[in-house]
Formats: sequence, structure tokens, C-alpha cells
Amino acid sequence: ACSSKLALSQVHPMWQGPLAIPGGDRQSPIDIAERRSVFDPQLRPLKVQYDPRTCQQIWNNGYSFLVEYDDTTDKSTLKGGPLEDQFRLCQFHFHWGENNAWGSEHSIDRRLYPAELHIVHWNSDKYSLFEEAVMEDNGLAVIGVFLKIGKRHEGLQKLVDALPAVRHKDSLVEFTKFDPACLLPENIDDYWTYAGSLTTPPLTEAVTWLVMKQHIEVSHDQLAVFRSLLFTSAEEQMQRSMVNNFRVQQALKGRTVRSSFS
Ligand SMILES: NS(=O)(=O)c1ccc(C(=O)NCc2ccc(F)cc2)cc1
Ligand SMILES: [Zn+2]
Repeated sequence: ACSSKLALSQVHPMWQGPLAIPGGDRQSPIDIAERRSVFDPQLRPLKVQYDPRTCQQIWNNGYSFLVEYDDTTDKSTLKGGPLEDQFRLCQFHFHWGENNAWGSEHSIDRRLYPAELHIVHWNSDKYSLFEEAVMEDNGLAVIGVFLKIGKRHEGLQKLVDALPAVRHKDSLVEFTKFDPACLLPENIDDYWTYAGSLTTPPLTEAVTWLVMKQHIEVSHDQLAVFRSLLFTSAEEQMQRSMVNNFRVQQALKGRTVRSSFS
């Protein structure tokens, strides 16, 4: 799976230097000003093809919890939209707040959501490993979906029930047969897309972002279980709740956000 390996900063010490924060002009997340986005009729519908049998494990990496997929073959893929190549699913994770007033990384006309799902894919037409693709400007494609408090999300419950088992940093449990497509909104044809970056170190400017216009609903109680996770490992005596695990928004620096809808 793509991110259970050491993060780049632990593999390549150079990242610990000033290079770790690229002075870059395509950092994420950003606010998406609807009226400044440009409709692009050439954007095709997204094609997601996920095989739940590639689902392997869920773990707490001390910043979020990740559900990881076997990305050694092209069984779960994303293509279409603005993407020239085929991208392979490797993991999904979330960002959330300490309360329902904030928590998402992106915002729409400054409106924040209580949480945001990121489904992470890498360009398997051009690269052979996630760790390679993460260094390239066309290496990754991440689908962002906003979560809103409302009715209980039946598909999410299996994931929520597994969270107590990964309460502490570095805990990992087997997690199988989960289809991330159940977390997508009904309409995935309406989205915004822009050239951005990872929102956690190494912050590499490798991501084609695909932010869904339609949100999904989860219940207050389901999101409360996210907040029961801990940033800290079982050994540490100071336990800190895993909340507000989002990055501050970054300057647009002249980028254009395109919309697939008018
Ligand atoms: N929030 S987000 O969707 O932008 C995001 C997605 C993936 C990663 C990740 O895989 N990091 C670990 C990592 C990074 C580089 C490597 F080479 C290996 C592991 C980080 C942030
Ligand atoms: Zn993320």
C-alpha cells in the first residue's frame, strides 16, 4: 500500500531542510471562489473503478487514519476528468475539526465543512511506485469530498466501528472488502479541479485535485467517533485528541480553478 512506508521526510533527510516547504506556487488546500472558477466543457466525467477486494488495512499514522489498498496492480483505478493517464487507488483518509464549525481543508466561497474525505491515487501509466509519483507534477490525483452533519451514513458505519481499534498512533488493524465508492456523492460529474500539493509533509506539488461539488452526509455521532482518535501513541502519557488535523489554506498564486459544470 502507498503510505505505510516511511514518509519522505524520514526517508530523504534533505526534506528536513528548508526544502521541506517548497516555496511553491501550487500549494494546497485553497478556498474555491465559485464565481472565479472557469467552466471547461472539455472536462470529461470521472471514471472510478474500485475493487473492494483490494482493501487491506486501516491505521492511525498520528495525523489521520488511513484505509489502505493493495496498489501493486491496476485493480482499483480512476481516470477521465482532466486526467490524461490512469491513476491507481492507494488510500483514503479524512481531515476534521474539534467541532462542526470547521474541519475541512478546502472551502467553497469561504464555507468550511466539518470534515473532508481524500481518496488518493497515483499515476500508474507513468510511474511504478507511489513514492516515485509523489515527486512528479502529474503524479497524484486526489478526490476531495465534503462531509456535512445530517443523516447517518450507512456505508461509513463499518469504518466507524473499526476506529476504536486504531485509537492510538501507529495502531493498525486488518480491514477488508470496503468499497470507497460508497463514500462518493451520487453526482461525481460536478467538480472543481486545480493543480495543487499534498497538504501534509512533504507538501510536494504533485496533486491534481478533484473537489466534488456535492457533499455527503454523516451523523453527528459518526463524526464524534473520528474525534475519539488520538494523535498520541499508547506509550505517551499525555493523550491528545485527534482533531483539527487540517492545513491552513494557501495562496492561489494566479492559479485557475476549473469547473466541470456551468
Ligand atoms: N492530505 S493529502 O490528500 O494531500 C495527502 C495524501 C497522501 C499523503 C501521503 O501519502 N503522505 C505520506 C508519504 C508521502 C511521500 C512519500 F514518498 C511516502 C509517503 C499525504 C497527504
Ligand atoms: Zn488529506
